Parts: sequence; C-alpha cells; structure tokens
Amino acid sequence: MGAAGFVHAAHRHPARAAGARAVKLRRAPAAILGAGVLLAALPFLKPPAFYESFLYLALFWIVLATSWNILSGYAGYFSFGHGAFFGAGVYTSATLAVKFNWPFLLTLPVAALVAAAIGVGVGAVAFRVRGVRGELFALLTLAVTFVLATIVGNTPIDGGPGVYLNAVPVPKLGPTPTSSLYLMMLVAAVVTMLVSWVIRQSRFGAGLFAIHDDEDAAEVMGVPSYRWKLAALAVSCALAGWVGGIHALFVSYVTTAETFNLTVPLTVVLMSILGGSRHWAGPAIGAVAITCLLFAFTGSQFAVLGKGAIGLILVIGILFMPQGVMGAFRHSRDGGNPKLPDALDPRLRGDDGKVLLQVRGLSKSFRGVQALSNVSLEVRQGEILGLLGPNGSGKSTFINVVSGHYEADGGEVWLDGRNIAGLPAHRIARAGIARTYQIPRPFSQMTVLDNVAIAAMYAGDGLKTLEAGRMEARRWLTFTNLDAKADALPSELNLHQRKFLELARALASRPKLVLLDEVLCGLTPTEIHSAVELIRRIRDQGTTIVFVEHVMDAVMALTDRIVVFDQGAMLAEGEPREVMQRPAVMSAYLGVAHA
Ligand SMILES: Nc1ncnc2c1ncn2[C@@H]1O[C@H](COP(=O)(O)OP(=O)(O)OP(=O)(O)O)[C@@H](O)[C@H]1O
Repeated sequence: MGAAGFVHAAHRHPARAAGARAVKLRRAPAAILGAGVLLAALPFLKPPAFYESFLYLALFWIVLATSWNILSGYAGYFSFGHGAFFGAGVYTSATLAVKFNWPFLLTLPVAALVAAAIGVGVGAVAFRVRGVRGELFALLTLAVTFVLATIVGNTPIDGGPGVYLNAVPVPKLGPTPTSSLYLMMLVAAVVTMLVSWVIRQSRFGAGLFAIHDDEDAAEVMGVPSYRWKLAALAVSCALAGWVGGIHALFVSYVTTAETFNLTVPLTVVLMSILGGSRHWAGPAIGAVAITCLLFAFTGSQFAVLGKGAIGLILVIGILFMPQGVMGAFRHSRDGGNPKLPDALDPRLRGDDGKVLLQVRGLSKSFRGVQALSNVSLEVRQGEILGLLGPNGSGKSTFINVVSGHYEADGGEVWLDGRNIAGLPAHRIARAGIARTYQIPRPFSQMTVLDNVAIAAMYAGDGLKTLEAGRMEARRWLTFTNLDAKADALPSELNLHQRKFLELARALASRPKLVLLDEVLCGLTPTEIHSAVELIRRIRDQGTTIVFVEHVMDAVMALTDRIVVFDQGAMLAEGEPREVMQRPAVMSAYLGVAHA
C-alpha cells in the first residue's frame, strides 16, 4: 500500500490476504473502543484531577484535528475555518443553555447541526467555483471565521462582554464535574475516530483521496466531487461544533476573542501534518504529541523554550517525515503475482452499424480561439474510430467536451439515445464514457490498484464497496500486464506503464465508449507494438473506441474509419487509406502524416 495508507492488498495468496485484511480492519475500531473503555474507567479510579484536565485537552485536540482532517487531509481542501465551526458550536450551546435554559446535553446535537449548516452554506458556494481551491479556499474559510466573530460579537448572541456558563449545571456522568466533562469529550473523541476510520476504509473515502490527488480526473472517473466535498465538510463541521459545545461548558466563560482566533486552525493543521494527514490515526497522534509538549512547558519558566521546541520538532518532522508519523510507518509491500482473473466478459462486437455516439453541431471556443466549430460525427458500436488532424486542430478539445471536462458552447452529444451535453463529468462517466489523458494523470498518492479501483467504483454502473472495486481493478491490471505493480505508487512506473494505467482506469468502469487521447505518444517502437496489441484486445471484447493519434502506422493498423479535423472543423471522414490520399487532407496534414 502506498503512502495513501489504503489497506494493503496482498496478492500472492488473495484468500489469505483478504482474511488478514479483514482482521486488520476489525482491529482498528476494536482498539479505538478498547482505549475508550479504559479511559472511561479512569475517573472512577480516583486519579488526580490533573490527569483528567490533561486528558480532556488531549481528547479535545484529537477531535478537532481528526475532524479537520476529514475534509482537509483526505480531500486536500485546506481549511483555516475550523475555528469558525468550532466557535459556532461554542456559541450555540452557550446560548441555548444560558439564554434558553436548555438541558446542556440537548444543546450538543444542535451545536453540531448549526456548525454543519454553516459549513454546508460556505461549501455550497465555495465548491461551485472551480477556481476556489488551494490557498483561495483556505483564505475564504479564514474569512468566515472573522465574519462569524463579528456577527456574534455585535448581536445579542454575545454582544461584547462574553457569555458566562457558571450557572449551567454540568450533566452528571462521572463522580465530579471535571470528570463528567472529561467523559463527554471522551465520547466525542471515540465517535470522531470511528467516523474518520470508517470514512478512510470506504468508497466515499477513496473518492475523497482521488479528489485530493486530481479533482478533474476524479470527476472524469465518476466521483461526484461537489457532493463528496460538501458531505466531508458537513461531517467535519458537525464534529467541530459538537466539541465546541462541550468546551463552552468546560471553560464556563466564552468570548469571541478567545473562541474565534487563529489558535484552533493553526494547531489542528500542525497536529495533522505532524501525525500524517493521510491516515485516520495521524491527526490523533499529532494531537497527543503536541498536547504533551504544550502541557510539559505551560506554566513553567521554560514556556517560551517549549514553544521553540515544538517548532523545531515540527520542522524536523516535516523535513524527514513529509507524510507525518503514520506515513513513515507505511505498511511494507508484499507484492507478488496475482491469481489470474476470471475470463473477461465477452461482449458482442457491435458491428451491426448501430450508432453509439452521435455529435451534432458541437462548438467550443477559448477566448476567441475556435477550438471546435460545428462538428457533427457518429461513432458506431464496436468500431475504432480514428480522430486525426494537425496539432491544434481540436482533437483533445473534442475529447474534453464529450467527456464533460469542458462545457460545450453549443451542440448536442447523444450517447445511446441520451443527450449528455452539459452533464457534469461524473455523470457522463456513469453514463458509460471513459477517457485517457494525453499526459497521464494518475492519483499520485494512491496505489496503482486503488487508482483503478476508483474508476471501478464510481464510473459506469459503479461497484458499491472498496473491496469490490479492488477485485475488479485486479482484473484490469492483469489485462494491462500491470498486476505486478498493483501496490506501487504511480511515480514508480515508467511512461509505458503509466499509459497502461490510464487504459486500465478507463476500462475498469466497463464503459460503452473509450476516448483514447494519444496513448502512444512518447513510447518506443516496441512499446507502441504492445500498446497496439492491447488496444486490439480492448476492441475485441466489444468496447467502442475513439482513437486520437499521430502515429500513422498504428492508425492504419487499428482503425475502421477515420475522421480528420482541421482548425476545429471536420475536414474528411471515411476509410483510413482512402481519406489520407485526399488532397485536402494531405495538404492540411502534411508534415505530420508524412513525418
Ligand atoms: N484550455 C484551453 N485554453 C485555451 N485554449 C485552448 C485550451 N485547450 C485548447 N485550446 C486551444 O484550442 C485549439 C485546439 O486545441 P486541441 O488541444 O484541442 O488540439 P489538438 O488537435 O488536440 O492538438 P494536439 O495534436 O497538439 O494535441 C488550440 O488552438 C489550442 O491552443
């Protein structure tokens, strides 16, 4: 398994490996629950109050760092707004308990809901705008913190002086009020860790990691990125709101300055990075380590020295363990040859002339450059249609528009009798169109196996579990001769293998139509030969292919029909050799076809 931390798939003995994996999977929640039970017994053993307050803080940071990680670590959307969602929880519980005299425990689900609702409101806007990624998203979420602080500080919610919770009775869960607060935080920490673990092992989690590595490619492979990010943000915010509610009672006096400051977002970022943001337990480990350090130095004459030591540890950690502590403890790879998959489903070669894809009047321009101009063409079921044309003639744009990567300016795209123009890329992937990229775009921190599993789970009819996705992915890794690389990261593959990985990802969704964008570009003659053989085998099982290519020998060897583009428009269409002899095609194409 790669740095991604997905559970490792051993292939040499699949049955034994699956059993070992299942045991390993069950071990994690058992460990979380076991630790929870042990820690819950602590207050009844009458330990010094110091331990409760220390453990309370460690658990507090575990919840905040782990919940932050669900969106920011898994999906890669760095949020600096966690303080806002935490603060929403603080003030919701404080307001309901103090001003409306609600029993305290009842305020907590509302605190979670309010924080989640604010998060979803922010995400619904931010995630719609394609450009709001990376630092822009971080800044936007930071701005939410200040906006919320201003609203709370200037309305009766707080109004300026802060809110006292001294009179709010602490629910009696343990022998003392401190222990009750500690137990409340323990429950929150156990639930948060379990939620984070469940997401990490799920199809949903795999989708978030694909978004993290390459959001556009994830969409093209069927991952509904907008909905998934919103869901991750909602869960992350709800957990932060819940802990905010508990903390309001713990501190018993809340102010906007103490609540909505940069401490929460900065600390959770540091904790997650130190522990490893791609692992469910990483943020918790970072949280415990930093809380210990803070606790060791707080109040002593070495407080400043302590902060310096934390900074130094972080710098060393980031330099020597860029994937965090958990990343450094990556599972060792066990590789080996997989069992040969079952025979591939033979599909009927659809040479009955049925039209699978029909494009009518398709147009697309980029700031005045007419990349596609009123293109109409048909792709018949079971054929390999070659798409040719000189550089810049619109071939890649055609693939980008048909696959939903770009929205067309005009025209219709009918797949199997359904107009798919204007649908988001993930819906087009589900409708049965898969594509490869001219320059391979693998999910860089996921294993080769999981790269393919994403397509198997999300595109086409989509398999419902990660395990099923991986089973299907193995078939296609065998088909593309990549089975020995299942556990490698894409960076360990050469270009030839990366191109085959693109093919395996495209095929794993069992698509009706595959759009191949210059899969042979950059390969040696021997590699081209093996790729041509592979494409033939893909067609032989009945998959329809649109083949964009400059390597003319391969075009002649593979295609049933070709279409030639020139300056975004269709120049010719017909039998390959005949079309290439036409004077108009030769003059448009000269210098490429005859190179
Ligand atoms: N994202 C974009 N932004 C601006 N212009 C673009 C974009 N994508 C394509 N174009 C322009 O559209 C035209 C068609 O480009 P496209 O990449 O589709 O051609 P192509 O036939 O695939 O070329 P090649 O064979 O070199 O890959 C070119 O003029 C190109 O510069």
